[in-house]
Amino acid sequence: MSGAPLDWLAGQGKALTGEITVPGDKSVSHRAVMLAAIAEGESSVEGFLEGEDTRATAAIFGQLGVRIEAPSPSRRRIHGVGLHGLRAAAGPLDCGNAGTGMRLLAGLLAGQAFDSELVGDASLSRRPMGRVIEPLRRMGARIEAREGGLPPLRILANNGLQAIDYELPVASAQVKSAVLLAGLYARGETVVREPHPTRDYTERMLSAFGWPVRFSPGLARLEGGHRLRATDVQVPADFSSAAFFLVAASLVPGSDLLLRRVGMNPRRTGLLAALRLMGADISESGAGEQGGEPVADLRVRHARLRGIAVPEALVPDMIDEFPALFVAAALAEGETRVSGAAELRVKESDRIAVMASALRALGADISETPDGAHIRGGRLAGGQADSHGDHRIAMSLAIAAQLASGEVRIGDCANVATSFPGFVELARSAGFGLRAAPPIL
Ligand SMILES: O=C(O)C1=C[C@@H](OP(=O)(O)O)[C@@H](O)[C@H](O)C1
Ligand SMILES: C=C(OP(=O)(O)O)C(=O)O
Repeated sequence: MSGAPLDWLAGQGKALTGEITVPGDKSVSHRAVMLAAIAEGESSVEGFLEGEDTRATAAIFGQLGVRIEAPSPSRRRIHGVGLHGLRAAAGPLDCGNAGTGMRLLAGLLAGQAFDSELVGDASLSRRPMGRVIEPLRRMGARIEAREGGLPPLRILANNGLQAIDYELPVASAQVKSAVLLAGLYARGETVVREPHPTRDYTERMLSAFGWPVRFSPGLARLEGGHRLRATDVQVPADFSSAAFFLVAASLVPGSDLLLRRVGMNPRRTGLLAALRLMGADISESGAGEQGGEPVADLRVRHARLRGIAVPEALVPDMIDEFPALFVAAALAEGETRVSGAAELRVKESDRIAVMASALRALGADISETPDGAHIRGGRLAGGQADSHGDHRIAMSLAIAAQLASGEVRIGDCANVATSFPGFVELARSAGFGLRAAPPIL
């Protein structure tokens, strides 16, 4: 999806200053398209993330017979077809790099009266889908996968799912959401119980589209047989994209950067708590609401960071922010310990192994554990580090490079377009030293 290989050259940036606004939230954008597509009437989405992951989800609903217009960048007008109005696609549905896309769609398509096939890129094709297949089968879905529960997924026509009461074995908003979306098509009450509360966008958005859902942290319940009514969705700026700037401005001396209107759902802001424990200077102002989500302006100033033991209770609330946290830790004073984060090994890459080897290539002192890492802060040198085609790793290494003593060549960065289109330009405007590398011939 992301086209030709792209490396970055990064380093020697300036202090990060001024004001920036990061693009729309990826989790919210996926869900807005999905729910608007099966709602009755016309919905509009403002602040839609123009990333490859979320555009892939929109394209899939086009294949399933939903008319989606893009009147201007970051806007969509979606002509919902109702709960039973989707029709079979002529070919496979390509989720690209998106675990969120594939897992949520598996739930939504499990209740349709036609067959579908979900495929993904090389990274997504290695990610575990058994975690959604298992509860969906219990609901009566017929799903075929490759050996080990790997994509592609063939989801066979179904004319009647049965609700379940399901306790998630791992804290995963994607699995919870897949079960809830299947629950829309099921007889009876679907209940999902979580070992630790995860992001609740599916629950909140179902309510906004008029579906009765009862939810509290760690628990969600809904009954099948209702209707979704079109609504307008305003997508807040993605905290996970803001995270790179929170870490970079904390680390680069002289920085004083304002991030505008950042989504502050408490199930997403664990990194803020972790950075504050490390001594970061981040203040919030202008707290408000956008599309039913809390938002705030975040001002971040350079501070000396200290190593910490990251509280395990924060892990699900900062699950996508660990690559950036590893960089903060590698440049902090003392040791940082991460545990309870084995999920990092099944993201777009094995984020523990890939970050450990990339930071080690720049001189960091870091050892892996099965569910985390021990990182002893120090200095970083220039050199070469590979992102393994993982967007969050590429952007995190770009931060590390700002503090390295020499330039860093970061391999395989095209995938940044999946979640953060325009990252290079925005980062440069804030003060990053960052550019595309000339290809090696
Ligand atoms: O529900 C979502 O939108 C997401 C949930 C998380 O995944 P898991 O459910 O696998 O933890 C997160 O890592 C992903 O980027 C987005
Ligand atoms: C894990 C991520 O996304 P997904 O699971 O949707 O691929 C991410 O964006 O860091």
